Amino acid sequence: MAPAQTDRGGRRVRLGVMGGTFDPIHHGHLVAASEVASKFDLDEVVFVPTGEPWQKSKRRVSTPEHRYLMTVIATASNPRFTVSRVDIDRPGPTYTIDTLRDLHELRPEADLFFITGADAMAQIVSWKDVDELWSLAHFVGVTRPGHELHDLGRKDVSLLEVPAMAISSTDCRARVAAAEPVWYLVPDGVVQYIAKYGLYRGHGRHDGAPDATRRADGLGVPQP
Ligand SMILES: Nc1ncnc2c1ncn2[C@@H]1O[C@H](COP(=O)(O)OP(=O)(O)OP(=O)(O)O)[C@@H](O)[C@H]1O
Ligand SMILES: O=C(O)c1ccc[n+]([C@@H]2O[C@H](COP(=O)([O-])O)[C@@H](O)[C@H]2O)c1
Repeated sequence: MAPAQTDRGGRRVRLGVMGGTFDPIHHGHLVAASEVASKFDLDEVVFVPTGEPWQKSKRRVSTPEHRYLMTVIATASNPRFTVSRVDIDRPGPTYTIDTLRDLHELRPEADLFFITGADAMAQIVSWKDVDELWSLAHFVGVTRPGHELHDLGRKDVSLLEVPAMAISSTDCRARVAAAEPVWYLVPDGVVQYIAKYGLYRGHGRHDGAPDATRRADGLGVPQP
């Protein structure tokens, strides 16, 4: 993550937090973050790739480094978007309670706005230490095609309608596995990164088996 910014005009920095597995990051994530940044007058949005997404433990998930690098590539052109390693550098399952505590420590000058899509919002009651979460950030639930955005009836949660992007990482992975294009669903650099490292090619054919996305020896670059 970028070094702490000074606040403008003496007010506290307004820092959006976009957490996700980002396997791969797609334009649905980027539009949601951009829209919340605009509507909530955020100074910055930090994207936080998960380390071990415990609620996705039954799925194959690409290495944290691949997901981190794709997130860096996807956000590089926006001066207000940054990426944090707090979740991927913390051992063990990823919990938002830890994410928010770490970010408070790193960015004491900032008020946090945690951005979450309608599907994740619907699951939030199952998250670790949910009762404590509300004191650490303001939560912004955004609309997502195919999911109903529920009003939790809390004053520390806002709901926002964002431009509908019917894109999911699941669909992107399936398209790559079927040799279908993901151009314009994910940023160009991410299309090229996926091709360069051969990500998702085996998905759907031998789900659960080890492949290049799961190598323990670093980036999982296919060996010659
Ligand atoms: N198209 C979208 N529109 C709005 N929010 C989205 C969209 N896609 C994902 N999000 C939100 O972004 C966050 C991170 O999502 P995640 O990385 O799990 O992507 P995903 O597309 O849901 O992945 P998968 O299909 O693998 O479950 C979640 O809060 C999710 O609700
Ligand atoms: O804290 C938890 O228990 C928890 C459980 C599931 C998901 N989350 C967070 O929700 C965000 C979106 O997660 P995901 O799995 O939909 O990519 C990401 O920041 C996760 O760390 C958090």
